[in-house]
Amino acid sequence: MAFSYKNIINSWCTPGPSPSRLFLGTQRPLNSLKPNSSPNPTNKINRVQILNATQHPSSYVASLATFAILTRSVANDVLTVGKELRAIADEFIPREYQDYYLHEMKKLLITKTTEFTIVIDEYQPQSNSPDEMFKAVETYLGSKVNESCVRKVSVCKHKETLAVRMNENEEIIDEFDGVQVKWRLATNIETGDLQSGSKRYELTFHNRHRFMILESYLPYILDRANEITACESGLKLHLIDKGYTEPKTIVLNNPMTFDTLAIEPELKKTIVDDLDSFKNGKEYYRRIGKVWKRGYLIYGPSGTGKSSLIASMANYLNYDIYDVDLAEIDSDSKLKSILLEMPSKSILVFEDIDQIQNPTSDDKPSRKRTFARLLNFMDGIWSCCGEERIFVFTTKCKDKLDPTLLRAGRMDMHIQMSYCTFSAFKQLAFNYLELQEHKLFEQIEELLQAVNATPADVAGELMKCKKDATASLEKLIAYLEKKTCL
Ligand SMILES: Nc1ncnc2c1ncn2[C@@H]1O[C@H](COP(=O)(O)OP(=O)(O)OP(=O)(O)O)[C@@H](O)[C@H]1O
Repeated sequence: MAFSYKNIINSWCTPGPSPSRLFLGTQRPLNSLKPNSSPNPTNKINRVQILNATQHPSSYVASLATFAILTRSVANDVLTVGKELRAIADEFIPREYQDYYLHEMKKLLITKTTEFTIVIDEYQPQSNSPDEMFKAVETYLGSKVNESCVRKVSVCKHKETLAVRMNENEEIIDEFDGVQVKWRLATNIETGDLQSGSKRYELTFHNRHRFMILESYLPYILDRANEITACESGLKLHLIDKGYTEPKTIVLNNPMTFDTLAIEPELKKTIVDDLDSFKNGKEYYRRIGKVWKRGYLIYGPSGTGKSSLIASMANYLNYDIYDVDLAEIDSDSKLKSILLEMPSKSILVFEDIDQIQNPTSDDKPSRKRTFARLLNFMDGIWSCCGEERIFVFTTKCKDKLDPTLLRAGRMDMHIQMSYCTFSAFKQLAFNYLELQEHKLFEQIEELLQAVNATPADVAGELMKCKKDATASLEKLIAYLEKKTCL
């Protein structure tokens, strides 16, 4: 081949095998974080490293901001490289070829970096715990691959739950804000830095979207992963109201359990035993020919812990709660479809049932009909659809309820939630102040016998001075003494 500057320039500009890459999360001091690009135009990798983000995902977001700045500096670097190319051209390239050289080099800088890849490794060097960003990506992509037919379902190392994950070397196309990105899962990466058998996600997208990816897409993945994790692990509360087409679902975040619920210990034991025998009663219900369901009526004044008891039941049984607002369900067909769609292992809650049963004159007459249909459902032919379901009705005034609702089979157990007793107070003092004994307890016991204070009232007082137990108890005493004067 004849000597030609054009040939030499073309050979410099032949695209290389690797796209530009960013490595997320390596452990280098912050002041050493700078793009590793070289003025040499044949350098094919812009390797930018950032400080390892700490364990919490939010710090990742902060790091990503740093990251974006660093990435911008890569772009600035390209300008610097442009100036250096001009200097090289002036020095080494004959004037008539300089424009061609610069044109080809510009093309190279633009076209060779059209693809940008972010690499997210499972482990950072010298770290035994999996990387937070890696875990978030794994969770997020797991939710994306569910529709595909052949899928590996594995016990996820980090979460100890069954989880659907990408297959090795599989690629997934995702779209965010109209931008397409490609994810690839690489395994057994041959890098001295990485632990053997560890995994790596590679995120590839068009170079021009990298700021958006760093500033919006990756933080979005962290948020989504948090949501997915909460949904996977948490109990759910489904709210069913007027516009019912599908229940609104939120994660049940009520930490109340039978350990923290402040009620008389004998009552607690009775309820827990009853739930146990229900949960383990599949064979029993089958043998006696009864539908596997149970109805509880929980009654008592406001603030005595009716909702807290329902949350404790859900947490204990690991059942989802369906909170049905009967007042808003104005047609029989709606009620039927709601009740038929309830899955097993669910608690259906109908609050303040007395208000449904005894509508005021302003209420629609259809409400009374809805209530009658509900009763029929509970022991009629409809009740045979679905099993392992618990019905909970609450009321502040048991006396106002129609006795037909209370009969056995509809309400298997009546639970009275009472004003705060001394033993309930001790539970609250332990919950809120970590106190088991105190010299002021005796005085509080006497006061609780003399006045009606709900556990909610007592809890409210105990929370006022969380850091000073004695001051908290004194506030409670002052509150109770004030009540005795009323
Ligand atoms: N028995 C209890 N044990 C522990 N905490 C309680 C108890 N009762 C009430 N509390 C506290 O008071 C708050 C309100 O109680 P909760 O909503 O369970 O009462 P409720 O009887 O359902 O009231 P309402 O009838 O007004 O809905 C709870 O979030 C909890 O912090």
